Amino acid sequence: MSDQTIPVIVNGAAGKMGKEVVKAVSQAEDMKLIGGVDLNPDRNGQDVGEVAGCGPLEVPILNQLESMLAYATQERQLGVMVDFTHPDSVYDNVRSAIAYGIRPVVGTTGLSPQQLQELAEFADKASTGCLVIPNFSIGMVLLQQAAIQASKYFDHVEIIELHHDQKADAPSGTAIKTAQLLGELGKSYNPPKVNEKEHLAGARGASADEGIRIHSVRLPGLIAHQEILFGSPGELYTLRHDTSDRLCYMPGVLLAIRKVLQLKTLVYGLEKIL
Ligand SMILES: NC(=O)C1=CN([C@@H]2O[C@H](COP(=O)(O)OP(=O)(O)OC[C@H]3O[C@@H](n4cnc5c(N)ncnc54)[C@H](OP(=O)(O)O)[C@@H]3O)[C@@H](O)[C@H]2O)C=CC1
Ligand SMILES: O=C(O)C1=N[C@H](C(=O)O)C[C@H](O)C1
Repeated sequence: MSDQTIPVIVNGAAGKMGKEVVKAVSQAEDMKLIGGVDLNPDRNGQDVGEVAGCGPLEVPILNQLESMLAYATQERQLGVMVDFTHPDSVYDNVRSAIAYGIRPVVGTTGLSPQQLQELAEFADKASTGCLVIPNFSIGMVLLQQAAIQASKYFDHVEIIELHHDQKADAPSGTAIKTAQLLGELGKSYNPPKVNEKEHLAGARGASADEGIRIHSVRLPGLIAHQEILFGSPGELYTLRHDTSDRLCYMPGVLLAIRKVLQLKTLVYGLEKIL
């Protein structure tokens, strides 16, 4: 194996996304999977490839992120931590990785704007690249770009995001990012037409940037889906993205692992590195 291969840790290695990342990284010629991290004590010491279902890779899962980060610093090349864990732990995980000089590629959603700001300052001070990507699929970037075009002509827009029922956070990181992208265009949306009253709290969804509403659906049978509905008198323009397999995120994850090594600050969004 070349000396130039990128050492990669997968945090959340036994999760739905973590397993896909283990498979993708272990097949990438310019990367070297050096470890997985997962909190479940039953997984400690297990082979990360066996857990991911791709056969033994002779790479262990540990329960302790700090031990794995310390191990990664022994590598000759700069290391990367890919994080697909939980909204409650992602902030601390990223801080720890940066403290060890390991570059974070963060797929986990649920970071608050304040947490994101703090992590950006922390990465800046350490001159360490960090990528926070709420959605790694190319199709979603294209959907967002189409929405930016449409928003020049439509003043009314609402977002519906639909996910599997194991999802911990709502609204999705993708829907929040989509609303931010539309909100950055210097206009506000959905001027009120009537004096509206919600008879059931939440009926009109969450209020995001510049008056944009986000509605979250959680059901078994779904993976990850988003609709952006633009309305104007006499017409409705709908943009929709559907995930049918988590494989769709892997090209974006591998790209982010390569790109994060060239950065010295935190960058938020896949569109910024394409
Ligand atoms: N950016 C993107 O493109 C995408 C982002 N996501 C996001 O990624 C995150 C994970 O999603 P998903 O894989 O579906 O979730 P899963 O629940 O399937 O996987 C999360 C894994 O992380 C483990 N875990 C939880 N906390 C920690 C921690 N502190 N340290 C190490 N491991 C931990 C869990 O272990 P245990 O089960 O034992 O608790 C589990 O194995 C979510 O925030 C989701 O929104 C998902 C898909 C795409
Ligand atoms: O939890 C998921 O599954 C997903 N989470 C991300 C989000 O919150 O936007 C990305 C994608 O929607 C899948």
